[in-house]
Amino acid sequence: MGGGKIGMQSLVVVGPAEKLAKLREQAEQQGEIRIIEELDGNTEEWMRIIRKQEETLTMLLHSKREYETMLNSTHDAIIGVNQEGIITLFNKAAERLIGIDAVQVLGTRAENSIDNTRLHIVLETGQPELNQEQILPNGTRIITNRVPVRSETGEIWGAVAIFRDMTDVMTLVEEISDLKELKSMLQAIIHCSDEAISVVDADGIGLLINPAYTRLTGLAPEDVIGKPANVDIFDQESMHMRVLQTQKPVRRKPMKVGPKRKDVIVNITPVMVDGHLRGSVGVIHDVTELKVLGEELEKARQMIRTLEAKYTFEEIVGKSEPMHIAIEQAKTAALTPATVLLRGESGTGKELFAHAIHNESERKYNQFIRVNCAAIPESLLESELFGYEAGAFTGALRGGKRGLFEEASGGTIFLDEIGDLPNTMQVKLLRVLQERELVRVGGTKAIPVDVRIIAATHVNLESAIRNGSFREDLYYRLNVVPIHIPPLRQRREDIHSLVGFLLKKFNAEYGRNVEEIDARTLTILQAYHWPGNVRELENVIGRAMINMHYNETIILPSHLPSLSQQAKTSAELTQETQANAEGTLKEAMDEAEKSFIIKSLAACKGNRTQTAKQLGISLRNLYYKLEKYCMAELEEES
Ligand SMILES: Nc1ncnc2c1ncn2[C@@H]1O[C@H](COP(=O)(O)OP(=O)(O)OP(=O)(O)O)[C@@H](O)[C@H]1O
Repeated sequence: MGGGKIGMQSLVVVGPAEKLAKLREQAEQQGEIRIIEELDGNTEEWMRIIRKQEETLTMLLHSKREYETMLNSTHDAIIGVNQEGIITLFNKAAERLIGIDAVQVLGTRAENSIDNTRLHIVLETGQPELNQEQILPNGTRIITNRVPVRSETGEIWGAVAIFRDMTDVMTLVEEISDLKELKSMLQAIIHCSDEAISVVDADGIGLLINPAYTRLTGLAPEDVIGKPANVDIFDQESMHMRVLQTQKPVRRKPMKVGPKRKDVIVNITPVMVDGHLRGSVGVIHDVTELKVLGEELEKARQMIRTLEAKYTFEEIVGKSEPMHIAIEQAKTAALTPATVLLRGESGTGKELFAHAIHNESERKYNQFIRVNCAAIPESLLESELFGYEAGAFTGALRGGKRGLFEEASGGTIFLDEIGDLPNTMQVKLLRVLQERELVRVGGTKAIPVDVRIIAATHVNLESAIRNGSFREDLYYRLNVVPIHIPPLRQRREDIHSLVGFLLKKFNAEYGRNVEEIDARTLTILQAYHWPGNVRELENVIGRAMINMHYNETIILPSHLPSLSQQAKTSAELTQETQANAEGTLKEAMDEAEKSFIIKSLAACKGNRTQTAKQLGISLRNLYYKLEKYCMAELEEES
């Protein structure tokens, strides 16, 4: 019989004396049990002690369970060895990590059962080995602490290794360093972005802005970060707050921001993480530059289009008196906003004059649009000129379309062949001229128009009025500054300089080197009656150059065979006419009279009373002569 102590606990063992003696011996050898008392045969006392010892045993078992459960449920692997290096502890995590069951290694020497263990070395040295990295044979990367277990007196009782799998940790470390890298990259991107960026948290408190934001809004980080975004740069309800409340993004919202009220496009997106609102990110795109670029592009476009009005007065050849008058009238008209009506036969240069007037006017940097009223089908003319609203007719563009009048806004519209304008269009044009506004096809809204009108016609409008094909009221609206461009046969002295001009032009176009026109050829040209005017002269010279060999440099009569033939006929005719002396004199006198009247009219700026006075004839007589020489339509300059 005997009693003993394990740690702080007492243990009473009852049994046959022999067995007890053996147990005592073992216990004493292991140093675990110390005999503290011996009792005589007092049964009651024995029973009390036994009960007490049973309770203690139960508690011990309980503690052991707790201890085992704890050791087995920890994530860290634990291996313990006793003084002899025998494995006494091998928890579940150790089984998992090393891949060996505890029963296989418990009771064996650690260095025999576990590869690369250093527990026996720790036992030997008594030195702890902390935070040691090690790769297990199965490739698992671990970090381990090996420490000696000492008694209260410092004696080494054993050693313990506690280690854990670092694979997850290393993965986490790698992920964290990736995240750090990503964060630095994002910061760099945000920092050097030209888009103004701002970030707020879920409560609308400013978290981040970039330098572009400061440049655009004038707000420094200290004005924004940590401050509520309840009133923002737009002096309105904060867009960030709206996004946080609705949790819906704001896309492409045009706004004006900053002290300079710059035009911007705002995009704000809520930031959701796992379904939870974490804040919002705003990106503001400054479109001021784009707008300026757009405007410059538009200007460039307009200039290109203006270049379509390619001729200037310098390119109008003609020093003859009637041509000089027409050019001077056109130059004067160019400086006013007045409507110009160019009259003259086909090919006399009406379009050339229209270009030159536009290019001399203050509208020269804006559009010059030519509309050939005779060439556009009547069904299309109205929508082409005045545009149409959406859905005005089948096939109309969805957003409607601006008409040529709107396109020419700020510039000039050249209405060529106005004499061929259909009657219905004449009414509409009259309205534009009177009201300076138009209504698109299918629309109701009056759109103001700021367009200078130059009209041209080869038709005798006065007789068109008489036969009812042209409206008189429109005629008066158009006939503000009428300019009569004389036919070529009335200014034969211009033919030589026109030929020189055309030679240069075609030499450049065809890569030729034709220098002059033979005197006989010029006589033929001057004798011809030129029904097609300068356009016809252009064709004749062009054809002549094609007929010439490359080494020929002078245009001879043989280069214009058809014309030589006609000229001959007309020369013969002239000879015949010359036989009739009366007729020739009359013609010469008429020609002289007409040219004298034109000069006087030009000197008096078209004022008939003054012209009549200067000519010394009655006003009535002047009107008669103007009618006779088809100059009745010439009007006084305004
Ligand atoms: N005075 C001029 N100097 C140089 N070229 C001229 C002159 N007059 C006309 N031309 C040229 O003659 C051609 C016909 O001129 P333009 O088209 O201006 O005539 P138009 O009177 O408008 O003819 P249409 O009535 O048939 O439209 C053009 O190539 C033009 O450049």
